[in-house]
Amino acid sequence: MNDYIVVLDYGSQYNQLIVRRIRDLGVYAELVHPDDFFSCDLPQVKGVILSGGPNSVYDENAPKLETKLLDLKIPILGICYGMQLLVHTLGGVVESNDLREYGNTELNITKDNPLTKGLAFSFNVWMSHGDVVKTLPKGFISVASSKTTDHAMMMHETQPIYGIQFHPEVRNTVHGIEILDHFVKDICKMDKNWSIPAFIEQKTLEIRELVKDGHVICALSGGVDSSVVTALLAHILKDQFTPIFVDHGLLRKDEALDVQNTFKRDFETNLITVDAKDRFFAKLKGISDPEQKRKIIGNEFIKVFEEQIKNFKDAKYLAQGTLYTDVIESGTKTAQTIKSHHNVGGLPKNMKLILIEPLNTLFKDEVRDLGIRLGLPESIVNRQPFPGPGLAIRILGDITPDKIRIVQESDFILREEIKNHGLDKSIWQYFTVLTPLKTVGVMGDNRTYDYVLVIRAVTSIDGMTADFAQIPYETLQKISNRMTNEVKGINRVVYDITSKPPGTIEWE
Ligand SMILES: Nc1ncnc2c1ncn2[C@@H]1O[C@H](COP(=O)(O)OP(=O)(O)OP(=O)(O)O)[C@@H](O)[C@H]1O
Ligand SMILES: O=c1[nH]c(=O)c2[nH+]cn([C@@H]3O[C@H](COP(=O)(O)O)[C@@H](O)[C@H]3O)c2[nH]1
Ligand SMILES: NC(=O)CC[C@H](N)C(=O)O
Ligand SMILES: [Mg+2]
Repeated sequence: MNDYIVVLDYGSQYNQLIVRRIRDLGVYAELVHPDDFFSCDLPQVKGVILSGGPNSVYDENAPKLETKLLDLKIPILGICYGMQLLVHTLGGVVESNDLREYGNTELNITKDNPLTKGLAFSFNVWMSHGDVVKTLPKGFISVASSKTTDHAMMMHETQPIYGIQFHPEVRNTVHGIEILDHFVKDICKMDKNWSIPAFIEQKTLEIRELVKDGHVICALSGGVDSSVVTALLAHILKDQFTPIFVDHGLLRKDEALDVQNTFKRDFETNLITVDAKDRFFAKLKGISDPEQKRKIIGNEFIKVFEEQIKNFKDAKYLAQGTLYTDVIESGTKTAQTIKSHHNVGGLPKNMKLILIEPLNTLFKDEVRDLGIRLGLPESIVNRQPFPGPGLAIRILGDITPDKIRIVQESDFILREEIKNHGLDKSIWQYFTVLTPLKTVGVMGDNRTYDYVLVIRAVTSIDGMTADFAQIPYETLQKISNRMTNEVKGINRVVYDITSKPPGTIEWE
């Protein structure tokens, strides 16, 4: 492993962003739970960032900082809670403030320091705190102030330890990126060598060493992530791997055929397609709880792969296109489970297969970049994401063949119209959701009593946050008109205008 920055995760909602910004600076960074710090590859850790977090340092159960970490003499940057934690641990005083400071504030630099070197003496920063540092620990000096605190930035007089009360990772902090850049480049003295080509080189070594003469099966859905894994394995393992596509019957219209055509005909892989429609349907029959659906699907996928792998000599590895976001949203020690992604939180406990997940530290846009460099066409790399559990999580409540038909047909119309109106490049993901609600309507002078269908369309970069797409009314009108006319079983179409957060992109 190359040198990297560890971001200790104290639970702030901006943690992903810290990692993201540092990687964008050309330096590899990873989010690590504070309890796991000493399992890191320590000689390679060139800097530690203590993140923000919801706790107050003086609360009884507030997460702590191990002083052993300070003995390592690795440069440290505490952000918000991270700064308060440094102060509290080293003998200073943190107190709750009557005034919560949330939003833009002017920062005034009171003393030259390496973090703001060459920057303005006063600029706007983003604050989000209720506690403030009252007294600095011995050996520290204050280098910036704001309207609510004299200690908006601090540094140690002789050691590379820094604390900042504001959030440099948030775009509203005017010189945030430069401050992080100064930390990694000038204070941690790191080379900017994290890049997609370096990633390919590193994964090639790791996977070669792991697999040796063995054989790998690769779960290929035809989506962006697993197509990129397939291209990566083709690059590294040549014919020592076999892609397997599972048709679980919950795919979009014509999807199974498209995937087979692309990967068998255009890319000439030895793709195997498993028809598993009946067994998935039988397992999901009568199930309406979203988490239960996800777990059943995760389990059934693995069963299919365990059966398939028996057909290969020396095969024990299953490669999947798991992303960093799948891992985070499925719940980590600090992050709450939002939903169990079928390929992470939905996996069975006693799995025999050994997973290879080369993309599990990457974000979607990084994966897209990787795909292009591996020679995949834009048409695959820029596809909209499609969740592994497929239409199962777009049919609220229990799943029936008729409901699958409604979602497939309406999704097909939506895709066709979004493309016809030239919106397919600007909208990140778009699909339909079938609700279990029925409403009264009138069609050709007759009363109808049919389902309500939802259109969901969002813009996003990495799926972590999203806004509803501002589709023109005329386009929505055309789509709604076609759906109510062409899809039997629905008589009302609504448009979801919720962003993420507070909603998620999918409805289950
Ligand atoms: N129908 C399927 N057959 C085989 N493997 C699948 C199938 N659906 C999902 N998977 C596996 O689960 C992983 C996670 O699914 P996910 O939808 O997040 O990724 P993807 O389909 O590769 O990309 P995208 O997010 O663009 O849809 C996939 O990368 C793939 O390894
Ligand atoms: O492979 C997957 N397995 C899953 O279990 C799963 N759940 C959600 N998604 C996709 O992830 C992105 C973020 O989704 P949410 O905002 O709905 O959580 C969106 O792009 C979703 O389509 C999944 N993908
Ligand atoms: N964003 C943060 O890290 C907040 C830290 C602490 N809970 C405070 O309110 O001051
Ligand atoms: Mg997918």
